Amino acid sequence: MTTKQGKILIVDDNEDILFALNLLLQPHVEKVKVTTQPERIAHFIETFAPDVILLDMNFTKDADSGHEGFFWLKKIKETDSDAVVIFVTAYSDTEKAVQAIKAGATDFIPKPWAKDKLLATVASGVELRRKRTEVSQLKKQVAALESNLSFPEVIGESQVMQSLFETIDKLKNADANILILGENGTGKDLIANLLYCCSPRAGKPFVHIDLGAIPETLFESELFGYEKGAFTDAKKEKAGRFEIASGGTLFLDEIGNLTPATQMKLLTAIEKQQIMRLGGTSPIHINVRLLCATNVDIHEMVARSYFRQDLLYRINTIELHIPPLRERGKDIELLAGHFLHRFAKKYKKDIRCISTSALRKLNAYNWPGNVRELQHAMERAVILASGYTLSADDFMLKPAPVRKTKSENLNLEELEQSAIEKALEQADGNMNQAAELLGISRFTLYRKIDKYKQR
Ligand SMILES: Nc1ncnc2c1ncn2[C@@H]1O[C@H](COP(=O)(O)OP(=O)(O)OP(=O)(O)O)[C@@H](O)[C@H]1O
Repeated sequence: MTTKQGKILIVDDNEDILFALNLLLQPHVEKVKVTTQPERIAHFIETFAPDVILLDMNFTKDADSGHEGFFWLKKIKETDSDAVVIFVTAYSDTEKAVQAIKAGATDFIPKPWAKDKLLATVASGVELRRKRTEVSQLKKQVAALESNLSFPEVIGESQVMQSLFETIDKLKNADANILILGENGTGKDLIANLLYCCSPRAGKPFVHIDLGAIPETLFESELFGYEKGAFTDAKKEKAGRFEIASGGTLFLDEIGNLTPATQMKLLTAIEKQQIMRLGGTSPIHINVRLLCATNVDIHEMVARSYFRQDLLYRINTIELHIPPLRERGKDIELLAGHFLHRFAKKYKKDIRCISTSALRKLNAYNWPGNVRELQHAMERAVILASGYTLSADDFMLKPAPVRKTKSENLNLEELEQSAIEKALEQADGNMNQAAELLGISRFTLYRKIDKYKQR
């Protein structure tokens, strides 16, 4: 150990051992405390907050079963689940020490010890403690953010939405992985939140990651984290989203945007239930419930070999299909009323209703951008309206997309390029909006623009 790091608590009934270990560790660590009484461990955890606890396996005279060690290990873990406990054990106890590791101990030091080996074991214990503390702090931050979120209000009285709610109700005690399918803006994100709020993991971390917004090169560092020095900019180690979500829920949005290589990495993590930080040497166990969402036809992607079937099986134990807004009948009016109320309040405008002709216009429209588009349309109308009632003229809805293509040009790439140009023009260069108009993610849009630029 180069710098003095870590607070060490040594618990052993043999005062000679305590003396020798204290003498050995003092020059290398921040602080050492010793005790012959395991009953005082809880007190030391509270007042001294040790990073590493060196624990003897037998305390009563002549005892050699190791049961006491296991007993105190369990007690320590009940008090502090992140505690790093290293057993100090006679050679003959090696077998038990291996069992102890299965029971949650971090490592063991055989007696008599080799000085360098002992120092190295304690140093990695201190390092492990630091990582566990970092991850649990991140978890607390995420949980604190989530606790501010109440149950999301998902509006819908149509038959299709009612049967969706019935299915969600049946899923409330299930821990199964769920795949949420639906067009852009149908409410997949909202439904994922609802599923989380009514799951047994509610209140535990809920980590959302938009896979469409992560370039392939950052996939591993974002999802699995990295160790200090893993790459040039890795000045400090960082936990990945899987680690932060462990114990809770990981929401992988835009799952259809994964490349074959990232699909493979994700599959391995899910199958093994463990990840390896970039530059790391030991795997980290993870326990997450997966919620995934996509607006692409994932089964079609599997049929065309763009998406791995084995990965799909891992994520779609249950599939939920969120219907497009145009299939929800009276929900259009219901949602319009809901957004009217919200935006009238937000912009402090005394607008009370929507005229019959405006409602007719809203009902006749096909809403390619679904609820998000309706929300924007309502916000715009509320801002621009002058009377108490929203009229048909307050809604500037996009004309339905022209599906017929000119017969003289059927070149797919050229059609795609021209669609991108049109979308960018309509969206005034706003990449998010253009991507939405095209029904693809912003990341895919960037990739396609790059492809055409290189020609
Ligand atoms: N049933 C609903 N009731 C109330 N608000 C809704 C409903 N569905 C969607 N919304 C609102 O519409 C907006 C878009 O919803 P959301 O982001 O969940 O859609 P999405 O399907 O995840 O979109 P994308 O495919 O672009 O990721 C959000 O502001 C959301 O709160």
